[in-house]
Order: sequence, then C-alpha cells, then structure tokens
Amino acid sequence: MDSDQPDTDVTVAPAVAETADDIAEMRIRGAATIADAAAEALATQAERSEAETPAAFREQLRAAARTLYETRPTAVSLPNALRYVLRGMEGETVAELRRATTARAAEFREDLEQAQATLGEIGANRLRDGDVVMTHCHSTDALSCIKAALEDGKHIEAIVKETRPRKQGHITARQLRELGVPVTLIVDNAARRYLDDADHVLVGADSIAADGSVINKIGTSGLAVNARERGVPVMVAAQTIKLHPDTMTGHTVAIEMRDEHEVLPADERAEIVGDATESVAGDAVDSSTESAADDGLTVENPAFDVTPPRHVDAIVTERGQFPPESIVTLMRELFGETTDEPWEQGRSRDR
Ligand SMILES: O=C(COP(=O)(O)O)[C@H](O)[C@H](O)COP(=O)(O)O
Repeated sequence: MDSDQPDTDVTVAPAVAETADDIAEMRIRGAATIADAAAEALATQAERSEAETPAAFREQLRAAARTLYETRPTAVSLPNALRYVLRGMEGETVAELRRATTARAAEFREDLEQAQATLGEIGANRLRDGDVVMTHCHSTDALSCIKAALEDGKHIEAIVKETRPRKQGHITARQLRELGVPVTLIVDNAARRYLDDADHVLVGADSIAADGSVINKIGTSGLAVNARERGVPVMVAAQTIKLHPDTMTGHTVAIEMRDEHEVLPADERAEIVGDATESVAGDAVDSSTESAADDGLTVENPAFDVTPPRHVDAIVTERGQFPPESIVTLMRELFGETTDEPWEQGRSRDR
C-alpha cells in the first residue's frame, strides 16, 4: 500500500457513507453544520468499528475521514474538524482508541456550539437597536449574531438575498421569522438598490485565507463591492474553524464547481439550444449520442467566490473581532505553520 494514502479498501461504516452523501448532495450544508456532522460521523465510525487491532482501527478512522473529506472542497471547517478529531485518536488498545476518539468528537462538537454562541455575543455588539442587516446565503454564525442582538433587547430587521441557484436565503428568511425578525426577501439582483436601506452586510464564511480574503457563497464578493461603494460596513461572522491553515504556506482555496442542473434544468437547456441537434449545415445529428457539451452552450456554476480583505470591515470570531488583514496572527496562534491531510494525523505511529 502507498504509505501516504489510507487503504481505500478499508470498510467505512454505512452511516459515514450516508453522511458523506448528505454533505455532497447538500442535505447537510453550511460550513459549521458540515463540520459538526463530520465529527459526529467519525464518532459513529469509532463506536461501530469491529477492528481487532489498534492499527486496523486507526486505518478505518482515516478511511472514514477521507470519505468525508472528498465530499465538498471549499469549507475548510471540514478538514479542520477531521484533523481535530483524529488528533485525539490516542490509546494502546481498540477500546482506548474508541473511547478517546468518541470523547474527542464530542468535545469538538461542544466547542463548536460554544464558539458560535460566543461569536454571536461579540457580533451583536456591532449591531445597534433598530439596525437593518442584509444577509446572503444561510449562515448559522451570522444568525448567531442576530440572535444575540435580539436577546440583548435590540430590534433588528433583515433584508435577505434569495441566493441563487439554491435559494439558501429562504432558510435564512424562515429562521429569522421564527426569531420574530421582520424580513424583506429580495432577488440577488436587487441587492445594490436595497443597500441604501441597510446598516450592515452580515455574511458567514466557508474559509478565510491568511491574507484576510473571505471565501463564501457565490455573490458575496459582488455584494461586498457594492456595500463598500454605498458605505455599508461588511461584517463576516466566522468561527476560527473557518480559518484555512494551508493558505499560510501559499495554497489557494479550491472553489467548488457544482452541477449545471442547479442553474439550468435539462428542459430549460433544451429551450435555449432549441434544435441544436441539427447542425448549421443542416446535417442531422443523433440527439441520443449528442453530449450537452456539444450543443455550444456552457453553463458554469461556481458555488463560492473570494472577497478581498479590502472589502471586508470586520471578521467576528469567538476569539474577538479582527480586521481581515490581522487574521493571520490568530491563524498562526491556532494552527502553527504545518498541516497534514486529515488522515495523516498520527500515521507515524503505524509505520
Ligand atoms: O456559503 C455558505 C453555505 O454554502 P452552502 O449552502 O453551499 O453549503 C455559508 O455562508 C457558510 O458556509 C457559512 O455558514 P455557517 O455560518 O453556518 O458555517
């Protein structure tokens, strides 16, 4: 076996495969929720493992981590969660390893919840009574700030961007209404017009790079540019689990490209390309063998974009609020300079 890669033949618990599928298909979505589900899945793998040796147990956990890691590439909370749990995989026997791993996953999940609550209290300090926030996508970290402001007795209203193509804005609108927040739902294209009515842009993050760039749902960067032009401050609510350690050594953050059908269902594609199966020269082409790429229409569906630090006013974490340019200091403190692939954690023990 290649010593750098886990043995892909190792059986992963069906529950882990299900979680991986739920993440890939976005039934589980949003960076914090994905991290929580990944930690829970590793705990499940540990509980259900029938490994007879410590080495076999570790190999199973690493294979589970890899299955989860390969679902979506942009939210760094996923590999950060996997690394954190696998680092706690300590013990001389299978029973010890199981106990340590499940305890570590539980600790991670509690810390995650606590971090979000703390971040919310810090973010709420930026919101004044009567403020209107404009949101994009659905971020549990961003909502935590609004929730804490409401708990402080402030009246907050929201302008919620629909967020095409998946319309996560509907989830935000529903949850804000459950909190009693008056909501104005707008299409993405109306954002600039409604910025005149907003006191803050408040978004979450999937990853934050060492230079303070914010990687979040596609459309965030355009919103931030428009907000800057309109003089509306942009606040990013992001637990430190969103800090991307690899960017300290020059790596860039992978932007997920999703299926074109999220943007353009097959019947709508057919309406656009019409009878493109007949070539200009009039030669009939067999549509059953024609691939979508051959009809001259390309659909791009990037799920995220990068907002440069100059368009962001504050990154609010559970460790305090930071100007984006200084986030690297916190990153170094929390992650050090070196990172391995999640399944590399503790591998040296097995060599
Ligand atoms: O971009 C998204 C979700 O994208 P998708 O719907 O494609 O997963 C959210 O803004 C961040 O993940 C932060 O969310 P949270 O604050 O909940 O971690």
